[in-house]
Amino acid sequence: MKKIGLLGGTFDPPHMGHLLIAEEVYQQLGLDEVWFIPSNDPPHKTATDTLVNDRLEMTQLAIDSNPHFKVNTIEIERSGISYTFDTVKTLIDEFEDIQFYFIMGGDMVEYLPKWHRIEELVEMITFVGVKRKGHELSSPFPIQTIDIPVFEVSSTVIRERIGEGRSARYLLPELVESYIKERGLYGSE
Ligand SMILES: Nc1ncnc2c1ncn2[C@@H]1O[C@H](COP(=O)(O)OP(=O)(O)OP(=O)(O)O)[C@@H](O)[C@H]1O
Ligand SMILES: O=C(O)c1ccc[n+]([C@@H]2O[C@H](COP(=O)([O-])O)[C@@H](O)[C@H]2O)c1
Repeated sequence: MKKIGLLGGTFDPPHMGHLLIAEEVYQQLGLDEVWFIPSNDPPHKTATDTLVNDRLEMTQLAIDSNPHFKVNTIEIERSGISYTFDTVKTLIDEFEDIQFYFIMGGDMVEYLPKWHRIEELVEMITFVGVKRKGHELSSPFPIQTIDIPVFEVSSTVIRERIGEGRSARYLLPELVESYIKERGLYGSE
């Protein structure tokens, strides 16, 4: 059976933290691939100003140089609110020969009790939690935890820095940084 990691995210923008956790979990669990799934409308956040196509394009650029990373557009194609339950249900129905692992940072681990249909979802997929500064990895739900070198970067910090005209170099892939400048995202010139 193939083993595939899923990294769902808003990716507004994608950054080195996302790539680092995907690579670490890929290595440590011996996964075949990691699929990055940009959400259409994230369930727990107010709508982002960034166009979904820009988030998708940036995610594609971010994973460009890594042959075992893929982008999956299932949530964008489904449109509406991107509940993970719906995504996982569709994927496991479609790919019966794949074992899926849903990767997430500590902030999402803490939020798990509020996820849509979480009681059913935990029976359907293995959750893999990784440390994020300021968040606990303990959960009332069964999750597997993986030790990673903690790198506390966030999309919020990157949006703020770019908006203030400060450098975000080395916090995100160069191709994504160039795309942000070309498109004038987050108040960049
Ligand atoms: N630096 C990081 N370390 C560990 N996990 C991370 C890190 N950044 C993001 N993640 C995880 O990646 C997934 C997608 O995150 P998301 O796209 O919301 O990025 P974010 O940096 O948390 O964004 P924002 O600051 O806009 O909330 C989530 O499970 C999140 O916990
Ligand atoms: O399904 C839910 O109720 C749910 C609630 C919160 C987060 N998620 C998913 O968790 C992933 C990370 O979320 P985010 O907003 O930090 O990018 C992303 O795939 C979200 O759709 C899912």
